[in-house]
Amino acid sequence: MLQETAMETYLNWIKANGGTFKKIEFKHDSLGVGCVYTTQTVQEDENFATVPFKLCITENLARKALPDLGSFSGRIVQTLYLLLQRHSREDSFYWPYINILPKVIKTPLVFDDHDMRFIQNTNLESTTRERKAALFLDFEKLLEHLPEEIDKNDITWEDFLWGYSVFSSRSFPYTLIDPTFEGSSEVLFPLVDALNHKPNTKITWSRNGDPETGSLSFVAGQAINAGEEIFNNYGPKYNEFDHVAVKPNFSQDPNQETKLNILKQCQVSSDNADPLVFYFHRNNMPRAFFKLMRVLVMNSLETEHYAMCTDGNLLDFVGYRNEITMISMTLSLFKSKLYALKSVQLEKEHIPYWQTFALMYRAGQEDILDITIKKVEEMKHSLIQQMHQEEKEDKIAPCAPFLSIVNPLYFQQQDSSIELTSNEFVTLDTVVMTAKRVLNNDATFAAIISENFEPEEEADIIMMLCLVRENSKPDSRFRRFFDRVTAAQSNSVTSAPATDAAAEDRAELKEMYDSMIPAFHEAYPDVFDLKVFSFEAFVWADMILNSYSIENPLAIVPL
Ligand SMILES: C[S@@+](CC[C@H](N)C(=O)[O-])C[C@H]1O[C@@H](n2cnc3c(N)ncnc32)[C@H](O)[C@@H]1O
Repeated sequence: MLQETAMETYLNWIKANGGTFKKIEFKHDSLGVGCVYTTQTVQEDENFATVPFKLCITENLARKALPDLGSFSGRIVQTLYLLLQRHSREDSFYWPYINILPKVIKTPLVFDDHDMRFIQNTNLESTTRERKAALFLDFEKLLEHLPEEIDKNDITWEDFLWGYSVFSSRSFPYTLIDPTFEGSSEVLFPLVDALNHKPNTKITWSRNGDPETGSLSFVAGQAINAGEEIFNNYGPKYNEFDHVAVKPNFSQDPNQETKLNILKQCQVSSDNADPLVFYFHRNNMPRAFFKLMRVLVMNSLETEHYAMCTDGNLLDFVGYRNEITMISMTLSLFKSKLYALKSVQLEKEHIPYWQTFALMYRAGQEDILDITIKKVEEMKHSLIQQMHQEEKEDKIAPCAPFLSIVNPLYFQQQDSSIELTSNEFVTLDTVVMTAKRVLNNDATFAAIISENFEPEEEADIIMMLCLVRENSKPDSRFRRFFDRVTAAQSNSVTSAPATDAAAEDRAELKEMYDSMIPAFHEAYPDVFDLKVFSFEAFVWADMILNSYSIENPLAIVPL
């Protein structure tokens, strides 16, 4: 008699235990992925397989067999249970099933260095490394808690990763067996786990009986022609890689504590396990992410005003300066991710299937990043257009600083009242005050500046001088801006006590002033009138630079 193949033994085992299946066969596709095909047409509503629950490897079963492992997660206990059953070979009830499981499961956890290049610079790379390191600690701890009859050498790290990957790649939620079960628990479900996933597949999983003696049936939701692959639908969760994960970094921010506090008070959270990790999908940019970024890019004036804020709606828009900076920062975050992804050179042909899948994953990530970058660029475009329109209409918030928390009604109205109809191309330069823009209209001053300063290295000081000069012109186009911030400053100067740091800054400014202005006054007495270029004017320009500027290009946002 011919010896039974492992597959035959497995199918007989299912039948012997009350399982039924018809019109299906098990194959491997060209990539080596196990698949199930129909041998005859399966009709809509036809039950083509029933599998009894008693074939399942549940957490409960594993915990009962390994009662000393209470401190380990279900997945870890089940992994060890699976490995012990495998170790028992034919003596284990589950051996026919275990024997047909893929011998190698190419999850990223078992990728070698070359494979890892295929996920280099992706979220999957970092989560894989982190998960693997954490798993190794679990593994070492587990070795200390093995049942007495098991030798440590019987369970290798490679075995452990295999067992763990069996669960991560093919387990189902325990609620398939008991829908009343609360909490999360997994189950290995022979045969049920043979079907591959295809989104939108119409298939019904129908449960019969109780969790001990019942079974699960597959009912086709649509006719499947003979010879076609039969798919399952694992549900939307299976698309867990269909997003780019982003975690903005606050750790370098000197104001980190205040900012994290604002986020907490305003209840800004991604609603994920880590509240600072956000998922971007093709068609979804999380609103909370932008709120968080607005806090992240706040300057000290903005944090000061928002320090006590508890209304998350006020983070939908902080102010124009903040919004420009937020958008630039978001763009560079996503662009650098995209650049990092694209910079890895990988071969595309004659590669094993798991590398092909990794390339598909990369392509999906690039696609999501491309789409997101485009959307953020659109946000930038309409923001600039809105600023342009406001400037044209000479509109400016009633109260400096021009933050929505100080002018809530004004900024609320802006959103709905402005209609962006203009198709003209408006650049950022036209809606902010750059030194270049000031100097283009002031040849005398421009000549002095270019004679004495390096535009790149001394951009800050040039900007301060331009501010003072521009403020001396009664008909400056920034008149309303200057007047409102000056009024706000004189109010706050009288009320706010100077801190040590503020006193130090002032001393530094004074030193800079003394080293420069008297000499300029001497050289260009008509331009550097000391009544205009007073030390107080210098302090004022410094305040504007600190509170209303953006970087790259350095500019003042006068709205
Ligand atoms: C429940 S098992 C499905 C059966 C499995 N292909 C086998 O060989 O035994 C789930 C695993 O199969 C693979 N898989 C599922 N759906 C797939 C698909 N549409 N294309 C390629 N692989 C798929 C993935 O590796 C997934 O983790």
